[in-house]
Amino acid sequence: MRLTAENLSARRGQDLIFKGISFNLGTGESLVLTGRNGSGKSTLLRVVAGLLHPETGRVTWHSDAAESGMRAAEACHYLGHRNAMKAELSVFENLSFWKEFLGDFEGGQGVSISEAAEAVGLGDITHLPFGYLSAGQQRRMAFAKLLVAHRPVWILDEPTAALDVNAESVFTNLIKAHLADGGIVLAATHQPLGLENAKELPMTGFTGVMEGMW
Ligand SMILES: Nc1ncnc2c1ncn2[C@@H]1O[C@H](COP(=O)(O)OP(=O)(O)OP(=O)(O)O)[C@@H](O)[C@H]1O
Repeated sequence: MRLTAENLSARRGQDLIFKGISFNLGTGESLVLTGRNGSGKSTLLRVVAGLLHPETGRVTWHSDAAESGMRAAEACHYLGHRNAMKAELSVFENLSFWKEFLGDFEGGQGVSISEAAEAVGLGDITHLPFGYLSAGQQRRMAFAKLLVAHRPVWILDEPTAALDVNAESVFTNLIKAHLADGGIVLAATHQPLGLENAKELPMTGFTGVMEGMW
């Protein structure tokens, strides 16, 4: 399995945010995006997840089962800054929705709702409305979404924001387990995630610079 980005550039409004970004990630590999606020980390993650069109370049997914040069987005889970859960629905209902909506990608199977909640340390509160949970508990449950449906690629934007030390290590262990299972991880973070063998992509950004100037 391989995730390939070739010569990506992206625009937000009139500004080109980055250009010429290429990378190749294989089974068990991770790439951590670093850089100051506004340098384009979230923009790049959204391009890879298929939520934004790149200005140039493409992101493709290769595996024995995939058609050649398949769009990578279908192989990706995306955990953005927001948790993508309905406050008035219970945790169980939210996770059930995502499990059914996403389904499993080839080559793996998601775990049950209760197993996913247990894995993030919150097995006993799935009956509560999502909106009742603390900020850190909400983030943990958003992470549980990654576990209920199988996707080989995890795209994580500041996954450990609002988390206590225990949750950080829970997330790190879940990410390591995903990599050990042959998954791929692409993460933007200001805090080290504790992934020993991660590659780093420092983002410098072209924020505020018009295309004609560079
Ligand atoms: N819709 C938009 N229109 C114009 N500019 C935008 C738009 N969305 C984002 N930007 C700009 O794009 C740049 C990159 O933003 P992005 O969110 O990718 O940065 P980031 O590196 O993830 O930052 P942070 O570390 O603060 O999360 C920023 O300067 C931002 O103001």
